[in-house]
Amino acid sequence: MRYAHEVDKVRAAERALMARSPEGALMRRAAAGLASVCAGLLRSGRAGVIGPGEGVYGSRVVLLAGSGDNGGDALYAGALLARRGAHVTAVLAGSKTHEGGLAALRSAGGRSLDADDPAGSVAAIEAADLIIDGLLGIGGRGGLREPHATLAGHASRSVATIVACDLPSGVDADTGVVSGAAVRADVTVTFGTYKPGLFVDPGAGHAGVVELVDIGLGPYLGDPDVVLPQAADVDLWAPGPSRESNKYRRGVPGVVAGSKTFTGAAVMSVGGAIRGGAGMVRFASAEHSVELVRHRWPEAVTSVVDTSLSEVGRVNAWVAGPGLGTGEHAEALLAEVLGTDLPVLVDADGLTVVARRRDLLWRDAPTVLTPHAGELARLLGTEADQVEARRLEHVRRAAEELGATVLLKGSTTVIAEVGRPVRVNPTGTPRLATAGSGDVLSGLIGAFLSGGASAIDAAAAGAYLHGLAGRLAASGPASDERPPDDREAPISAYDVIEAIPAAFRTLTG
Ligand SMILES: NC(=O)C1=CN([C@@H]2O[C@H](COP(=O)(O)OP(=O)(O)OC[C@H]3O[C@@H](n4cnc5c(N)ncnc54)[C@H](O)[C@@H]3O)[C@@H](O)[C@H]2O)[C@@H](O)CC1
Ligand SMILES: Nc1ncnc2c1ncn2[C@@H]1O[C@H](COP(=O)(O)OP(=O)(O)O)[C@@H](O)[C@H]1O
Ligand SMILES: [K+]
Repeated sequence: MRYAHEVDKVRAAERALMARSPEGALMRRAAAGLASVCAGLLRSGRAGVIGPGEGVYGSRVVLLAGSGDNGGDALYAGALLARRGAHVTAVLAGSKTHEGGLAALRSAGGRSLDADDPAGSVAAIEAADLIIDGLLGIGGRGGLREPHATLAGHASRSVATIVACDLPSGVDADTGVVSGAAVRADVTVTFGTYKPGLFVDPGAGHAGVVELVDIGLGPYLGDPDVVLPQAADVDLWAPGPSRESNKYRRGVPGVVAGSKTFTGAAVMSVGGAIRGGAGMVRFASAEHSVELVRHRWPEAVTSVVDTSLSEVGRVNAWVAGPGLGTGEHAEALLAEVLGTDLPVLVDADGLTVVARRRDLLWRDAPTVLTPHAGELARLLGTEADQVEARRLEHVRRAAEELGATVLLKGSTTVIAEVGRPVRVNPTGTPRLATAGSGDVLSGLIGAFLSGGASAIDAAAAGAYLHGLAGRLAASGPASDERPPDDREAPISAYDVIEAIPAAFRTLTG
């Protein structure tokens, strides 16, 4: 698990640690970590036009230095690189400059120029091999002002490797919200703890590869606000069968999906549940959907139902909603499953129904809702673009107002439950944005719920494996470490189902 803390907690921890540390020690640790990552990039040849082996000596490094301590970190790191032979130029932005940092840079042989000298700044940025973005860190508020916004634009257009100090300037540390211009980094070197905005889009998309530098804040940080599960966590939440397992003990999810009109969603959801490791999947729907599911998944035990599920047989969790329709028939089936004391996942059409019948969610047993931004907007009475721009805020609000575990799908999948840190899914690829792939996710999570996982563990494990299966299907990198790249090919929802077993195998290496 990777832990992220909001700015207030970082500041409190910093105060506690500073009271016990020599003056300037934290900034020196941060700067040393930042310089070490930059030196590694220059050595490995990944930075700008420098070839492999050319290293720090003779490289051209530009520091974009704002007026606060983030600028101070960049200046001290620049001084360390200058001492190793880099040509370092600081572009000074903002009302003042960190004096100690600037003095250190100058005494190491670095030079500085004012951001008010646009020609000089542009020339330095264009010639750089590596740019350190020290404009703003956790003290940034709102969209970048000038000259920061213009400098961020120049940096983003340059061929240099961009390393963000603590977080990319223009990204809100607590939320990942970006209002206007922001630096797009190749690597972000963050200090003390991860910041939530580095995990969640649009901020995560600006951060590149994130490296954590330990500056000793750990004992003072308290509980995380946001966490990023890793393979080992998912392996615990989605355990395999034991010697004593039989098909009933492994879990029997009931899938209530599909209708006379919509049939594909049911096939995808049942497929997700089967490949997710359910001992047996029961499926209930209208006749045509049942025929299609039986044809594709003869493993499923099916029942043709109208408005009652009394003939379906025993299950230990329900998945309800994909392709179900939104009329009275669907409402009756949803009311029946939500009236049980079993865990229930509600997706797709089911979410449209509960948006008008919120009372159906007043229950004691666990409920998982899996909306995309449009569905969540409808549940909360807002607009989808608002949800997409501020994902953490909206998923937390939904969990609170609806009394459910809420998994918000999309460019970063986030999962909230009252009283717990939000879980952010590290896997996935935009290739998953294809009809039916969300239905696969519903079945996968249903399999874990029926196997006894808690609502939030089932949701987080499902999102992780679904995202990994998407990457594998698209032939992208099969890990949670590397972002998807342009070697990926288009995939269908069915390909995602097929790749689920391979995704499971990656959990144990
Ligand atoms: N908190 C910690 O534990 C540590 C913090 N350190 C560094 O200190 C940073 C925080 O420093 P500060 O608190 O000085 O804050 P920042 O350096 O992040 O920014 C504050 C300055 O930016 C200006 N500013 C804010 N929003 C702006 C906007 N939208 N456009 C233009 N200017 C804007 C403010 O007027 C202020 O002058 C961290 O991000 C990190 O880099 C490290 O040195 C080590 C330890
Ligand atoms: N930009 C994106 N990046 C990564 N994953 C995405 C993106 N857009 C959508 N997804 C994923 O694709 C799936 C689509 O689900 P959904 O919107 O419910 O589609 P459907 O209802 O057709 O199945 C979800 O798992 C979602 O998280
Ligand atoms: K920064």
